[in-house]
Amino acid sequence: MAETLLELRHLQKRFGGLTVTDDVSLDLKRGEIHALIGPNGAGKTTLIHQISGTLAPDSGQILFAGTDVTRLPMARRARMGLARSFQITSIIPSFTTLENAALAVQARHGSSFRFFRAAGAEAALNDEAMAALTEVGLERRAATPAAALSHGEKRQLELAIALAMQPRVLLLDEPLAGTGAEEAERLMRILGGLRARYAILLIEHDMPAVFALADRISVLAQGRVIAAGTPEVIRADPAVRDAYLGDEEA
Ligand SMILES: Nc1ncnc2c1ncn2[C@@H]1O[C@H](COP(=O)(O)OP(=O)(O)OP(=O)(O)O)[C@@H](O)[C@H]1O
Repeated sequence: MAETLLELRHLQKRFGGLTVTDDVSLDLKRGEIHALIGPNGAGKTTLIHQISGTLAPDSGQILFAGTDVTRLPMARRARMGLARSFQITSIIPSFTTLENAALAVQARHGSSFRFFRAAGAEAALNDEAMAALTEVGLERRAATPAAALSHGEKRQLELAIALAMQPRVLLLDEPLAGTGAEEAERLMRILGGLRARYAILLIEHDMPAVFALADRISVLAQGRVIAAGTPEVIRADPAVRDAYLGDEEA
């Protein structure tokens, strides 16, 4: 049985009178892609914020590899191996692809790098950064300024930046957003390749991609999990169709 790396227990979050997370329980195992889908405003992003630590739930628990992290700050969770992919805005355009990844490696090591001699530290940083770029197929773009990358390559770099944190859990908020068909296919291949070594919680609006990639899918509507299971189970669920039809009508 694969190790459960992330477990949400009865999470609850309200904004004034609006319940955006309503008794959400779900888990994520090593080696799986668990997709979180749902109509606009269902509460997917606020859930990711609570898992990564930018937003505190009102009640409920978040366990990472069995440890209660509900009240831990984001940086502590990230160091434990809970990485969120950052949006393209966190990429520094004038830095090369390698330098962008190296910054993330440096952030992970914090002050420990001061004990290395400067040249050795730089080589070690670059080696780790290069390994992250290789995992996402960007190694040949290492010396290219990030500004010159295509949109899809920038999304790959975002992934590399998350991987440079050496995470166990990856929280990905719409990694295919804004990509063309060819770029989306490449990113899907990359995500499929990462599956074995990580546990991936994936928010994605591209339904064909979700159904092709996910091992399990949880469907959120108005803050609640209304269905959870394999893609086959979700596809056949009438409540899921209702939730999406409702959204389209709106
Ligand atoms: N800081 C906030 N204060 C008040 N309401 C908020 C806040 N953040 C989000 N909301 C509301 O919470 C609900 C859930 O929003 P959320 O962004 O999590 O949905 P989502 O499923 O990620 O939607 P989308 O697919 O459009 O990104 C929405 O009704 C939104 O307006």
